[in-house]
Amino acid sequence: MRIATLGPAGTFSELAACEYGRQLQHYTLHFYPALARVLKALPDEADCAVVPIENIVEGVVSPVIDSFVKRPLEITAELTIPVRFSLVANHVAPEKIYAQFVAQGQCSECLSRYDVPIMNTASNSEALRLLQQSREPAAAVVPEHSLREHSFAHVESNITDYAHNETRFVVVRTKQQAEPSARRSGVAYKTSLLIIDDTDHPGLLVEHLQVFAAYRVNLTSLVSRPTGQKFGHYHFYIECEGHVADSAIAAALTLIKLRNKVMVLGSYPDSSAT
Ligand SMILES: O=C(O)C(=O)C[C@]1(C(=O)O)C=C[C@@H](O)C=C1
Repeated sequence: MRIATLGPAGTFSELAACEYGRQLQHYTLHFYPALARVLKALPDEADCAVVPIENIVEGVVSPVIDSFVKRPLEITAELTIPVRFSLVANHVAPEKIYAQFVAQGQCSECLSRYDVPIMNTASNSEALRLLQQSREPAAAVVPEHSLREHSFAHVESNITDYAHNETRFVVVRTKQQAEPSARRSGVAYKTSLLIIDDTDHPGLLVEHLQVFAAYRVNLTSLVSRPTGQKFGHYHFYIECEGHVADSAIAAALTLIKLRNKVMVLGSYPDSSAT
């Protein structure tokens, strides 16, 4: 199995991809420099992709949700891993700090103390690589596990704002690559879907929410993403408890589809229930 994930090696995405890979008989990892590019590797360069979808503090990882809007993809599994960061530097007084865009928000207290420009990077490994190449006093926010392999002039350990910091990853395939998700008894499922808004009108969201409430479908996540077309126009990314084949979800979606386009991104075992 060829697994595409965010690289270079050393990212949390690599840890998540290896955790998923351990459940398979054989796998190889293929690294890409940006999250949107990881998903573009499907289907020709990879059989599945492992990408972060939500951090417990920072919320959803926008480039991933936006890729789902552009192209029908299938989420087949989810996994959650703990995320711990350190600040490492080549000098005690760095003049800039490299930090991945999602990592920056998870370490805001520490970063604000330094009061120097933050240079956003596509991955945590890229932040480390740029620090190693820097000739000026600089620092980088890096995964705690990087400290095992590298040494630095200055280290501040465990700089994450919240002790219980974790990120949820999803395993993604194209609709053609994914086998239909069979519902196994005794397994708690979650379903991810997108409501594509092309008929903005007063009460649009509340109408959809009332349908879910009427069928007693429990939503676990609801995020609006701008369509990029016009202010005030949004797509809705929703996660709910249950399998798309459950009668309540199927009935709710039939009603919602009368008003808006719905993209079902997949039903997969709920990792928080195991
Ligand atoms: O750069 C990495 O190490 C990643 O795997 C990406 C990523 C993310 O984008 O959410 C994964 C986990 C952390 O939340 C921070 C960064």
